[in-house]
Amino acid sequence: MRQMRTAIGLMSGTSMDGIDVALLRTDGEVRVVRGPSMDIAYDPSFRRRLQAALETAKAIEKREERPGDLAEVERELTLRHAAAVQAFLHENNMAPADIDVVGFHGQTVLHRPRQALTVQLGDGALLARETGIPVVFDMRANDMVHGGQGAPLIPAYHAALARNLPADCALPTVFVNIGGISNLTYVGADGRIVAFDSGPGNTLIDQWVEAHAGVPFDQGGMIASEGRILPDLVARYLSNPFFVSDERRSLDRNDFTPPAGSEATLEDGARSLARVTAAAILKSAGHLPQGPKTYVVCGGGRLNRAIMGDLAELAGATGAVVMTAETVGLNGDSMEAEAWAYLAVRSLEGLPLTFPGTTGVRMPVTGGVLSTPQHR
Ligand SMILES: Nc1ncnc2c1ncn2[C@@H]1O[C@H](COP(=O)(O)OP(=O)(O)OP(=O)(O)O)[C@@H](O)[C@H]1O
Ligand SMILES: CC(=O)N[C@H]1[C@@H]2OC[C@@H](O2)[C@@H](O)[C@@H]1O[C@H](C)C(=O)O
Repeated sequence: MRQMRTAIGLMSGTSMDGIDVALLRTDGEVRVVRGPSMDIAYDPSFRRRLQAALETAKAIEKREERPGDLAEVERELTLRHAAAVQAFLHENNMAPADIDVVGFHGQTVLHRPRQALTVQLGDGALLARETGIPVVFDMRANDMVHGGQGAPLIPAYHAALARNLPADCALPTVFVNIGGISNLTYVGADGRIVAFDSGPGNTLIDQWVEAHAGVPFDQGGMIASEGRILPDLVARYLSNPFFVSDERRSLDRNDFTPPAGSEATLEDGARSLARVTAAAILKSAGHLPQGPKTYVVCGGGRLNRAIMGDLAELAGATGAVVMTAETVGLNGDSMEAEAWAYLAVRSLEGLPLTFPGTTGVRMPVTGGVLSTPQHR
């Protein structure tokens, strides 16, 4: 039997709203004991620096390049993660020596799977030095070396969680993560795992309300609740070639862009984009081996009532039930950070992080780079 390890996972997702921290005890296989978690929001000025970094990163041709101020942003981002680990340890009365490994995602600033190019800002060696804890980072790259799209990586963790779902959670179950981009993991009655990014999540909504109301997101879907669905606008997004492409697996944040300001009122835009998010999940689910019976929703989008209402309506029409992660005893905010803790332990064990059915990789492969601080 493999040893149980204590791991911290750190996720700074495509929404760029902050750092999620979560603790996990796991053997990297089926044994998973979830611990506390914490969110640390970025201040608006750092969020703007990250938004600008996405533009600067467009010039990158080789993944180690750091044009413009990207090296500086990477250092600041890493130091913010170190501070997040320290705050988390303090809050939970723990010391660095209590933690076996940190799984560090970093910040994706560029993702071009067709060019086998994915760039996450995040200096694992610096994080290891600052925290005094071994760090596993850069978990997407090896997948791409072996023909995968480098995303999504969370399915290996969903597969472990699926072993302990409550009995009323009928299979096939699909885990849906509605973050900046949405992705889904199908768990069949036969244990089969299939996963891919499913479409825009909150990014379009965030960009729309930020541009037209000066707020970072549509809290609770309040703005959308005042609007109506514009069918032509929704249809235009759903006609994106992504939804029918054979290579459809992973998305870059910039693959979908928000509508022009003249196309909708604030409320109608927010309402229509919420519909796009829900309908994109259902449209992508059409590529799964079988129709899902249950959707388990995690990520910030589950807090938008317009998205969740549409998802319940559209999935309900196929006979499926939609539940939040909390309904099945999980935490929809910390699941990605938990996944990075889980993947770090798998990386230490040399276990695969990705599979042909998740990223399109040629065979199951492990990944990640380990940086160990002195004195450990
Ligand atoms: N109370 C809320 N009401 C509505 N939407 C919310 C709420 N809280 C968060 N969100 C949305 O969720 C987003 C953050 O979601 P999450 O943290 O799951 O994404 P992420 O991890 O950054 O992205 P990804 O999973 O793509 O990497 C916010 O940008 C916002 O749009
Ligand atoms: C390249 C990259 O960072 N992709 C993210 C992004 O955010 C959601 C979706 O797109 C998913 O593919 C992935 O993150 C999740 C956590 C994953 O790899 O499973």
